[in-house]
Amino acid sequence: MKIGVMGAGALGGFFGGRLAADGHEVWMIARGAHLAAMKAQGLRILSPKGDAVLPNVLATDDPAEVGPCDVILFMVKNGDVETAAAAIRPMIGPDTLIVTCQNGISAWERLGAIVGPGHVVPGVARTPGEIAEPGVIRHTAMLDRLIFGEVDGNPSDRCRRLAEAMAASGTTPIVSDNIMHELWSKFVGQSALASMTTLTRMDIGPLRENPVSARLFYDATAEAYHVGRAAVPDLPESVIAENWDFVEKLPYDMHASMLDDLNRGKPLEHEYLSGDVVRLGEKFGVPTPIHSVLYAALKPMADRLAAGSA
Ligand SMILES: NC(=O)C1=CN([C@@H]2O[C@H](COP(=O)(O)OP(=O)(O)OC[C@H]3O[C@@H](n4cnc5c(N)ncnc54)[C@H](OP(=O)(O)O)[C@@H]3O)[C@@H](O)[C@H]2O)C=CC1
Ligand SMILES: CC(C)(CO)C(=O)C(=O)O
Repeated sequence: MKIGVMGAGALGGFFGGRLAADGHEVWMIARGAHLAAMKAQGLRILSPKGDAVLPNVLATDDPAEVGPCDVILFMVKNGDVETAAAAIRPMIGPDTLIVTCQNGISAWERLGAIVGPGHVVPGVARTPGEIAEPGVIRHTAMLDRLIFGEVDGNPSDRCRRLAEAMAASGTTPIVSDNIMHELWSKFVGQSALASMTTLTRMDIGPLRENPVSARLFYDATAEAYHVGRAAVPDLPESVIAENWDFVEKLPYDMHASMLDDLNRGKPLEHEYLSGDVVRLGEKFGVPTPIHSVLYAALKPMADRLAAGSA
């Protein structure tokens, strides 16, 4: 399979690297020091599920060099979705499947508006990772799930083929028949997790073991659920408990990728998490007192980082 990874960072480098190690033609689209390192030394994955060393990877910043792909793993941050979507046009053929992974609920539609909605299959990543240093991806827990599925819920050959290739490469693809529920379910939990860990600059462990912060964390999750329920009326209430269970099982010293972004001086995905909880709450008439505080408290730092001046 010919696979293009737009944004071969924490997630793209991880999933794309596994597929490359399994023999697929995988093109890593990246930039800056990470691209230079991949070109010079290849890619290394450090993972509790097994390390991988790929001394030679196909890496470029020029989608025209890549040409049409069978699959594009679209794995840039939310703030880069529009520019990256425009950039991948040379990689899109009539049958190219493009799978997303962004936290939040809007990336797949914003991408589809630029490349054509028929190419896009929304995805949800439950896979923690980071660029440890240029050319090196650190996968930080046993979780390596990429959940994706057609918007209409029907099975498709294109999703099945990608899932088979990913599973053979050693990661955990899940083809969902209700990807909207998956997207919203993650949004409900991730908006609380990202804002709580980023605002406090603390890992999940101390936040969930202190009863006062745990209460706030849980209530923020429940609040986001009520917004989700207004947008997607059949979103089951079990989403709250499922997300809390997920938080309780995460490693003690883990935090949201948004805190990594803060620590590296990178733009935050804040507007797509608590920001969207607040805006959607206003739209649907659902009160969001907790996310409003989390959002407002993080806003000055998020704006500074977005302007590149933190
Ligand atoms: N990391 C995690 O643990 C998880 C992340 N996610 C979601 O996945 C998405 C991706 O996150 P993550 O993998 O951490 O992101 P990373 O920043 O690690 O990787 C994205 C890479 O894409 C590069 N990039 C962006 N735009 C372009 C472009 N136009 N051309 C070439 N390269 C480009 C970035 O470069 P540069 O650094 O220069 O911007 C960066 O190297 C996010 O939306 C996040 O919410 C979901 C679950 C877990
Ligand atoms: C919590 C985690 C690491 C789980 O996949 C995540 O999705 C993120 O922080 O972006």
